[in-house]
Amino acid sequence: MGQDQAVSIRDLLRGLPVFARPLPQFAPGDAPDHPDDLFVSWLGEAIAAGVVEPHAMTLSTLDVDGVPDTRVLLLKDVDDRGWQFATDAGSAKGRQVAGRPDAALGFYWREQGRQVRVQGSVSPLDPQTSASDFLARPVGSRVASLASRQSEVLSDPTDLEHALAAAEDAVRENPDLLSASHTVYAVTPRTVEFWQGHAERRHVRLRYRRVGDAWIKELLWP
Ligand SMILES: Cc1cc2nc3c(=O)[nH]c(=O)nc-3n(C[C@H](O)[C@H](O)[C@H](O)COP(=O)(O)O)c2cc1C
Repeated sequence: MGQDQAVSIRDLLRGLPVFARPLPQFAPGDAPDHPDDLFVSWLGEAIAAGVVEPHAMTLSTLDVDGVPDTRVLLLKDVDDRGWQFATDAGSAKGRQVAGRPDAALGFYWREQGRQVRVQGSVSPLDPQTSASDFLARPVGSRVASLASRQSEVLSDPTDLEHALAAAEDAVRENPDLLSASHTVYAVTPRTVEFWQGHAERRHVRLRYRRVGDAWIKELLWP
């Protein structure tokens, strides 16, 4: 790429507006004692504001050499067991969390200029939870999961077609067929940060930090 092209991309990026829209207020003094409660209330506000896919989040993990990796997943549930997502245990992320059970989650709700960040430890939930999550998925998703060798090299696209056709037949024969590797994981948070963007960069940051069984709330400099 030439120098002129690089400069023009820089100018293009610098010219893009940021937070140039009405943004919600966030009064951290009114925040509940538990971060899950604030998350549920922000999620409800995001849905009401028409945020597209507000349950999409980044999941960042580390491989055994400490090399970071990240990708987008769907949040499946939040309860006493943690913030949950579902994936294939044999995938890159599944292998990473098996080797090093630390992770970070990140949400960005651009329509509201809001960000939520979670740090914690990851563990698989019990097989019954994974089984019922799997069976609750639409048939097409179940077929795709059963056929997939997620994150492996696909050297010939016809291999995928054949695997999908075989999985389709198998599900037709046994609609309750389970994937042995479909797994629901829970992130048990150590910190959860709520970030409200502001046009003049007076962003508001509230971090919850777990100390024993309690949550400490602290404001952070923007
Ligand atoms: C909006 C969105 C939602 C996604 N949801 C999931 C999901 O819930 N589970 C999943 O395994 N992959 C999901 N993916 C695909 C992942 O980003 C990723 O490509 C895949 O899980 C393989 O990741 P890995 O190779 O790091 O294991 C989603 C992608 C997008 C863009």
